[in-house]
Amino acid sequence: MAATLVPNDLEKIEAAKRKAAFQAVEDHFRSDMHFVGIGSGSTIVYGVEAIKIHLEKNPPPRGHMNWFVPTGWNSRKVIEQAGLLPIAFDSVPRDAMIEVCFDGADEVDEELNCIKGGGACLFQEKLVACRSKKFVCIADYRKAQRRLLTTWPSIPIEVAPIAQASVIRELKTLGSPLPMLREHTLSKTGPIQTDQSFYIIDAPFKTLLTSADVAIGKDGSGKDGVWDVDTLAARIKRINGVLEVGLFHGKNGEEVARVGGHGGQKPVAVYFGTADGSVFVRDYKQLEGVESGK
Ligand SMILES: O=C[C@H](O)[C@H](O)[C@H](O)COP(=O)(O)O
Repeated sequence: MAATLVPNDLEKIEAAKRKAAFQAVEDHFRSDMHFVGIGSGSTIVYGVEAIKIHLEKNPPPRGHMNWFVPTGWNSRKVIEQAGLLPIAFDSVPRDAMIEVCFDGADEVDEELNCIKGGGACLFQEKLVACRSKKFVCIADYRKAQRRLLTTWPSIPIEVAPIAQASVIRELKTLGSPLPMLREHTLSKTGPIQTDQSFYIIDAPFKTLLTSADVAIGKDGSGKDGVWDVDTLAARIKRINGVLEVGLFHGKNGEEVARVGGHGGQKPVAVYFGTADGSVFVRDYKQLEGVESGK
């Protein structure tokens, strides 16, 4: 059972998120950027605050516009309330890339695979991440784990309402013991609806293997319900009625660019704020052993 958080813990967590957000923005945002993606959730609010302060201190070149691409209703509100300019994803010029997107996560493993969708946003977040040169993730220390599904219990999956029962059925055959349709708990009854008016199924699985685990011979093919992140994400995505799966995996935007492509699902770096006020960074270049130039 999750430990009960007392007010002091909550303050530390909020302070940790804010500190991580300010460092992530300091390292990855520039006032001369044209298009910047803004994710959803409680952490990204601090990212937007940090961007606003950065722009006040470092105004963009005369006549330059900074456009912020939301990943849903809530994200758009946060952008507008900060006095920044939102631009809908489908209004970004066809040939333009989003220079960077900032977003949170529910859990991150040591290869920077992420679980997202705890707040019912994942489809638009993945669209924006995959249209961005780089995705920079902001989180707090509770989210840093070695493997996914360590403390976060399940994978959020966005599904067409009509298909929810058949998706649940198929998830069980993949080894998910109790996939559940996410429902409102307080004022409203019935399933939670996403920005696409779809439903969310939360599917628990055994702790997921990384590609490093597979490289040393561990079997992530789903035998006995044991999956590696890439195989499970691809398998769930193939289920009829699934719009998107809340596993952000594969390559990041910079890795994709190196082979001539555009955008990737995984963050290039994750900034974790800690309870003692420091920030630690998991950067893919460190994972690869590539010199980060910092
Ligand atoms: O559905 C919501 C998004 O994927 C969020 O980025 C994720 O749940 C993290 O949210 P928070 O910053 O509130 O922990």
